[in-house]
This record gives sequence, structure tokens and C-alpha cells, in this order.
Amino acid sequence: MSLSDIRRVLISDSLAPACAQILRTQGGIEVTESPGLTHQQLLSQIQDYDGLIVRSATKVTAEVLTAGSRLKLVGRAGTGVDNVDVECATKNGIIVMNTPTGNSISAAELTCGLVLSLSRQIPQAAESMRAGKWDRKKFMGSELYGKTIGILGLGRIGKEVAIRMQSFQMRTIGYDPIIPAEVTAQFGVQQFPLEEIWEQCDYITVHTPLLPSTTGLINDAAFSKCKQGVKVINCARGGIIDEAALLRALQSGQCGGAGLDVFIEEPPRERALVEHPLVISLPHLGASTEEAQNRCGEEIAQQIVDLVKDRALVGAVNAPALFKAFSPETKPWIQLGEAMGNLLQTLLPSINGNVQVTTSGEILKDAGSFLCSAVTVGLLRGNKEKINLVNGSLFAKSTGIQVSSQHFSGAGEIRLEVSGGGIQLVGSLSDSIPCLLKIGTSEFRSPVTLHGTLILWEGSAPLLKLTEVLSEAGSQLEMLHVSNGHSVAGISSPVSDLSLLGPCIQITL
Ligand SMILES: NC(=O)C1=CN([C@@H]2O[C@H](COP(=O)(O)OP(=O)(O)OC[C@H]3O[C@@H](n4cnc5c(N)ncnc54)[C@H](O)[C@@H]3O)[C@@H](O)[C@H]2O)C=CC1
Ligand SMILES: O=C(O)C(=O)COP(=O)(O)O
Repeated sequence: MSLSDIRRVLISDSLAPACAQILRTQGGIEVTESPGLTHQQLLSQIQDYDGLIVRSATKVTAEVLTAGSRLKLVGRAGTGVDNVDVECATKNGIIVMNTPTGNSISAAELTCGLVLSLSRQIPQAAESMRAGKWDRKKFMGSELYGKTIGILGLGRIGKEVAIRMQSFQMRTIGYDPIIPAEVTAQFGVQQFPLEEIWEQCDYITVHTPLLPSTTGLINDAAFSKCKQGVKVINCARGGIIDEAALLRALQSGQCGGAGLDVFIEEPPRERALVEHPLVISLPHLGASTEEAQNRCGEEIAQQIVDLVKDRALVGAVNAPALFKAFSPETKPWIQLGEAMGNLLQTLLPSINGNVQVTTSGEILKDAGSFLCSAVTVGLLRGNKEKINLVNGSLFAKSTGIQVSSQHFSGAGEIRLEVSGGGIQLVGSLSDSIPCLLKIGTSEFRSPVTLHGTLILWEGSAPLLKLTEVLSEAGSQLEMLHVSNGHSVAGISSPVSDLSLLGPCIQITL
């Protein structure tokens, strides 16, 4: 099963029309657009599709992924993939890809809009005008000028928020455990430990993914350390600000207002926050601009077309080994690893225990992990229906095979060794073509191209017998390699009866 073989795609959320158009015209893909499918409808239809494209509304659960028996890809036209069970997708060998930059500006602009709205209660004032009032006293605001905004999460969106709020001459401080302080200083954000952030801020905005470490990042304890009347904004994910703690802080006056675009449950059935007079709430609109939707729709479509055309793998969040299979430098090594794993599987009566992958040569210094995945895919091909470079290493663990790698540097040969069950195979590339050099102590006089259908036997070549059997079977000898122990023949098509040649094995790579 090739992961690039994507013929039918289902779009189950509302996306820009450009997405389907690019898939159809550039990828030759059949596209069904069904925004607003119910979970039950999705479950009953997904088996007909190779790819599914969603925004945040469709919940791509384990049930959906399992029902999608031919599903190879889930595309998220947007940033957060928390509506996709990525772990289950990986187990099932399904690529999950997103377009993380396409909607950053829109989300940042909306965040800034909420900061401004909170400072002057703009939506509340507009609402009171609509109700026929002229209430100038009630809506006394405060300037942003000279105030401090704390930005938690200084990635793509956090950075854009900082740059924009600086034009109001706000002081921008923040915290991010990954982005170095020197980097954020370049866009005007001074970082502090979280403990020192709370007491400094007039506004706090969160721009992190929802992780165990960010769930309830702003909670009762954090609110209690904040300035009285602090205003908070969440345009990231519901739950980063603890909703119950926020309600308590609003009721006590510790929090002076909140701008919420996202909720733990969407749409929120619990209405206390939405109905609170100091809360400005929105129905998850961060990415809802024409520009962001066009970008995300076009990008996800282009990424899928690139995959289908075998040009590149862009935006995949769960397939580091597969990514290597698209790079011209590493692609032939991946092919070699798969072919050697497959050869080892054919030579051994059963595979369990340890398989050792040994690389040598400077250019393979960091290749251990993706070559282990490639060897595993070859080892398990035929035993596991959906084995590929997305789930290779996960499958090895569950099958009781331990594939580990070691590397020898130095100026010697660049080669790959795969050993298991007492058999050692040595391979390398010859003009970028995967080749076998040795089986145990049998060293081939010239490299054996690992491609097409091969037959392998111990001993020298019974050339006459071989050509006779092959011609009777309608096949032809294409190459013959001999060594001090084994011989390998490349043949034009598989042969059903090899018994006339004695103990031979046939392998199709
Ligand atoms: N409301 C909406 O419609 C939209 C929401 N989003 C959401 O916005 C959030 C941020 O998106 P991006 O900026 O693109 O992500 P990003 O990955 O570029 O940045 C996230 C940052 O959070 C940091 N981080 C992780 N744990 C942290 C912690 N404990 N404390 C502080 N920082 C932490 C990371 O180091 C990273 O730099 C995501 O949750 C995304 O799903 C994105 C687009 C639209
Ligand atoms: O990209 C994200 O993370 C978002 O939250 C945007 O969600 P949406 O595409 O508008 O359903």
C-alpha cells in the first residue's frame, strides 16, 4: 500500500473552494465536499476515502480512523490537531498533516481586537446602543498606552501579537519554555519565569497548544498572584485558562474582563462565562477570515498534491521517517533499509528478538532512527496489513522485535548492516541504487541490485538448469551474482515452481 496513492478525498468541514479545485486539477483527485457531516454519517462514509480534510469541527476519533480502512491521510486545514487522535492515526499508518502558518496572522489580529475591546468594552457599549441607551458613564475605559501585556507562548501567534501590541506602546513580556530569551528579545519581548509574570501584567494572553502542562495554566493560584482587575484573553484552546477559576476571579473582581474565542466544550453548554457582563466571547473565529481560509485550504491541497506526485512531504506531524523517504539524499537509503529488512524476513523462518542495524560512514551518522523504521517495514511486510514508515517502529514493539541501531564513524565505507537470527546482511548504494554486498561470509564479486524479483540459493550457479527452468516458466534471467557462498539471480517475473532448482528462495522487492 503506497501512502502516495490518494485517489478519493472527503472534505468534512467548511473550507475555501480553492482546496477542492487544486486537488482536482493539479492532483487528479476525486473530491467530495460534505461540510457539516454528522459523526454517524462520517463513520458510514469514511471507508470509501483515501484522505480526509478537516478544520476543528470534525472529530477524527479512533472510531473514524479505524472505520477508514483505506485512509492514508488526515489533512488539517489549520494549526491545532487536537481534534485528531494522532496516536491512533500513527498506529494505523495514517499521515496527519496540518498548515500551521496559514492562519497565524488572523488569530493574532483577533487577539489584538479582543485586547482593544476589553480596554474599552466596545462590544458591550455597542450592545447597549442597540438597546436604545446612551450610557457614557458605564463604559469608562482605560488606555493600553504604558500598560503591560504578558504573552504565554511565544511561537508563531504570540510573536505576532507582541509586535502589534507594541504599536500601542504596551510593554510586552512573556514566557515560553522552548523559545530562547535572546530570540524573543529580537521582537521586543522580555522573558521572565512564570512566577514573575503574574504580578506585572495588566493583560495576559495565552498562545500555547493544549497540553497536560498547559491545561489550567491560568488557574486559581495564578489569578491570586495577578494584579487586581487583570484582563485575560484566550484565542488558543479552551482549558488553558481554567474556566471555573476564571468565573470565580470575575465574580470576586480579581479578574476585570476576559476575551474568549475558544472553550473546553464547543459550543459551550455551560453558559455562566458566556453570559457574564465582563466577558467578550466569540464562536472560535480566530481563523475565520477569507485570507486565512484561502491560505490554509490552498496549502493543505498543495501538500497533498506534492505527496501524490511523490515530490515532497510537507506539514506531516507524525511521520519523521517517511519525511526522509522524500529527500533525494536519504530516499535510496530508506529503500535499501526496507529491501534488507525484507530479505532478512525471507531468509529467517520466523522473526523475533533483536535486529541490529549498524551504519558506517559520516553521512549516515544520524540515520539510525529512520533506518530502523525502514528495516522494520521490510521485516514485517506481508505480516502486517498496514505497515509503513508512519507506524513501523510502533509495530516492531508490539510484535516483540527490538530493532536497535549503532553507528561507526570514520573514513571507511558508507554501508548498512542488518543482523538478526544469526544472519548478517551488508548493503550499500551504488550510483544511488540499493545493493547487497554480503550475506554472512558470502561476499559478492559485484554489488547485487536490490530491485525486482530475485532468487537466492546457497552454492554456485546451476546456470544451465536455471535458464531451462526459467524459460519453461516464461521468465528470463536478467543478472547473476555469485559469491564464495551464495548466488543471486535477478529474473524478469516470479516463478511458481522453484523445486527443480533445489533449495532456493524467491523474493520480490
Ligand atoms: N482561535 C483560533 O481559531 C486559532 C487557534 N490557534 C491555536 O493557537 C495556539 C498557538 O498556535 P501557534 O502560535 O501557531 O503555535 P506555536 O507552536 O507556534 O507556538 C506555541 C508556543 O507555545 C509554547 N509553549 C508550550 N508549552 C508552554 C507553556 N507551558 N508555557 C508557555 N509556552 C508554552 C511553545 O514552546 C511554542 O513556542 C495553538 O493552540 C493553536 O491551536 C491557532 C490558530 C487559530
Ligand atoms: O487552526 C487552529 O488551531 C484553529 O483553532 C482554527 O480552527 P478552525 O480551522 O477555524 O476550525
